[in-house]
Amino acid sequence: MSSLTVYHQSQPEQPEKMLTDPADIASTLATVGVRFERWAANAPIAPGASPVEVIAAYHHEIEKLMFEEGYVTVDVVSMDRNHPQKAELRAKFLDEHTHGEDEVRFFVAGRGLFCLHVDERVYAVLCEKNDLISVPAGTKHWFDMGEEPHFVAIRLFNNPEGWVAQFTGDPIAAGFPGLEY
Ligand SMILES: CSCCC(=O)/C(O)=C/O
Ligand SMILES: [Fe+2]
Ligand code: NI
Repeated sequence: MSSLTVYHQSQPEQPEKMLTDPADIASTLATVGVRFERWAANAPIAPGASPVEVIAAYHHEIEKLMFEEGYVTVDVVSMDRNHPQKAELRAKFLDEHTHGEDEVRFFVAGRGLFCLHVDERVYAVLCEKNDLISVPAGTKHWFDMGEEPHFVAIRLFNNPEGWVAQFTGDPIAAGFPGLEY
């Protein structure tokens, strides 16, 4: 089940709020400019499907987002426990960073934990299959896929280069709960 846990940045052991109703998650995230929606990721994706196959399966959803928001680039991140770079990629995304553009992710399988650091609060969003999240450009955040990752996420970008990040150098992520099973 998707969830949102809100913390003060100084108290990672004591959440201020935990929400599981998608409407409550969406309205709370909207207060910090984040779009959160439940879509229907019902197109069948075979295990090991290529990015081209995933994009073809979801081309209607992708075209809608591109048309509405002007995104120009799309890619697919597909992770499972056998991915040869799972530890390296986990460490990269776990480092707090920002992007110069919105972070738009549509989860079509599995799950992952986005932690958004806005002012003095951390919004930990457990995203699952069917979740669309769009985090405004410049928002400090990190992402945990866990030790045994399993997710397929479609990423949309409004720059032709795709994924570009600026790391903040803040070790805050290490003090917060990661993705649990
Ligand atoms: C869920 S897609 C992989 C993670 C990613 O692209 C990112 O920028 C995390 O912050
Ligand atoms: Fe990111
Ligand atoms: Ni079609």
